[in-house]
Amino acid sequence: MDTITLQGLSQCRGEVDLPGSKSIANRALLMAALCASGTVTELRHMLRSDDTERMLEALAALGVGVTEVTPTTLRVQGCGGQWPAQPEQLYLGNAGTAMRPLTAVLAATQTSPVVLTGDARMQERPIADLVDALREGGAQISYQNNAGYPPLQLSGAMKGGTVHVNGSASSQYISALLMALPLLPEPSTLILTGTVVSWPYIELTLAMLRDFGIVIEQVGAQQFQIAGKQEYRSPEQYWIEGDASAASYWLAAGVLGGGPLTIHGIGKKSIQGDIQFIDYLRQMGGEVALHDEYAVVSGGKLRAIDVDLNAIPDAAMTFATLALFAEGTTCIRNVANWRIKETDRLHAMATELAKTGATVEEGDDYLCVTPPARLQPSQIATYDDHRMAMCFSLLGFSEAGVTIADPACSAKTYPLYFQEFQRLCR
Ligand SMILES: O=C(O)C1=C[C@@H](OP(=O)(O)O)[C@@H](O)[C@H](O)C1
Ligand SMILES: C=C(OP(=O)(O)O)C(=O)O
Repeated sequence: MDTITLQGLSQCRGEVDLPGSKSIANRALLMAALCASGTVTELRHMLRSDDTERMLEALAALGVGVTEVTPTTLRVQGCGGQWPAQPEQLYLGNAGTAMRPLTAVLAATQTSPVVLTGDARMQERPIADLVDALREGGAQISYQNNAGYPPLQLSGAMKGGTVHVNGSASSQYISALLMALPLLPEPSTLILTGTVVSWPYIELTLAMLRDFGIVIEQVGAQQFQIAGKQEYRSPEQYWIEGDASAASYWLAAGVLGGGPLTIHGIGKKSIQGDIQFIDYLRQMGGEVALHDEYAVVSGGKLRAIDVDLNAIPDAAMTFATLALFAEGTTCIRNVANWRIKETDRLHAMATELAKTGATVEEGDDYLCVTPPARLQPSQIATYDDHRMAMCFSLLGFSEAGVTIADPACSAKTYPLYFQEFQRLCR
């Protein structure tokens, strides 16, 4: 397995173009495919990474026509939920944004049996809350191995009605249902139970559904009213914003390396919740100017923060390694669902941060990090988790330095990350 060693960096400046947002890209691909037959949607600034390739492969297996104009401009032919091909199995790797939405959308549209599966880690990531909701709406779903986890077989379409979904483990179950229920023959009422996590991703789904002509009525905080037989309407062209979670690494590196670093692709009107990373970074002492279509980071002296980051679980990880450069104890709270992502991120973070000499407290749903007087050289394991690899690149700004295992795992969402890091940070 390859490693990368980074040490003694003191500057990070220049210009970086963010890749397209993973969350927007995979939603846009699926929504474009659901548009009426005969429509073509041109998706621009498409992310090309492991997660989007898994979605593209699934759509290809379902017979959806996708033409590559350039690697980042794709034309997707709509099929209105009448899939031209009937695959027996779809392999979705470890892409939550492919597995959860496709489970719901295929449960709403597919009539012949299909198995949805993923890699070893995906088979450990729970999906029962979504399956229970789909079954309540009439879907026929069976678990192929372990109850509550992929692989699962879908063998009969849903109808509609009242559907309850527990949103306390993942917002992706709710987003998936919001994308699927409008396709049903009957209207539905979606009722959210539990304390819903990662709420901005639900807002992102609602914003994109509006862009694709779907009408959803929110009734109070935890209920949606959804008419059936809706048609996704092609916006013809759709621009995918830069990835705000990926921006967090550049924002952090720009603070540690003094900037100025201009980050293109995110801006004041971003529809991604992770844009809030900037507010917390400023609270920590980072100097960031956010413009309409880019951000400029120009350094700062860091102090610890103690914050609830439930709304931004992905960018939140970046604060765990940034904490090593801040004065005081940084606590990241209300992130229990870190444990069911690419790896158990609370445990993985705590284990790897401790290698630097930091004092780390791993709670059930929080992490507190106090930097040591002097950071120690560390060999960091990454657990096939793109964010573990990218977060620990920040340790390159220490004298002690870091060796990161398997940096190529960043390809889940950002294949060029380490190449760009070495171009910009010295
Ligand atoms: O809907 C989405 O695009 C996502 C929602 C979040 O997951 P959870 O809702 O499981 O926290 C996030 O961590 C993931 O990377 C992408
Ligand atoms: C949690 C993540 O991915 P997924 O979409 O697979 O849940 C992530 O990208 O940090």
